[in-house]
Amino acid sequence: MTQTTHYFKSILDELSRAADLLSEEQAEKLVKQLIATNKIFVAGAGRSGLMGKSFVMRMMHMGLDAYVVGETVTANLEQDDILIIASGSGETKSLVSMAEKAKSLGGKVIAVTINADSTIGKLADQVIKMPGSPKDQSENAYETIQPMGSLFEQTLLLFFDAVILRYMEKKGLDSDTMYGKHANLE
Ligand SMILES: O=C([C@H](O)CO)[C@H](O)[C@H](O)COP(=O)(O)O
Repeated sequence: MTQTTHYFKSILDELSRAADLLSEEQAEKLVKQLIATNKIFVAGAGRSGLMGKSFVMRMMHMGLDAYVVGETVTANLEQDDILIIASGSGETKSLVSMAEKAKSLGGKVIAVTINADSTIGKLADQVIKMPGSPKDQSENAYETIQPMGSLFEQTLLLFFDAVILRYMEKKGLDSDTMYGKHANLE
């Protein structure tokens, strides 16, 4: 086994441990909200934002009215729409302002974060707690061999993909129906 392959397996072990720490109840609540809500917005900065984008893409494939905040073509948030903020630290400044704005418009904020006690966690109507180490690892005891927020960002991607599978199960969707909505001008 090469060193890189060894690292790959260590990352998988970390992700496997992370799965055991996720809350089924919080995940199920999110799926129910996706079913009940009119419009869904997802925001995140940097790599956390990239994971959010991939979630929005799949929601679009499932026929949901979902948007990436900050993209050029995005709808307006209205009363009772949901804003999902993916932030490991829960302290990213632009996202704090966004949470405040969404709440002032009557939206519901869902924070997906490591830190429920963060500014965004406290502003949120609902927190989905992720395990892992935030960008600033100095005050976090969670063990990972990975740098910065990598474990959080990977956990986010897999969590969102698991939520997609649960939604598909509930709605009887499959890959074929979803490919029907996939970009065909690629
Ligand atoms: O891009 C990021 C960085 O590479 C950390 O691993 C972060 O996702 C970005 O800085 C946003 O941070 P959080 O809001 O704390 O997730």
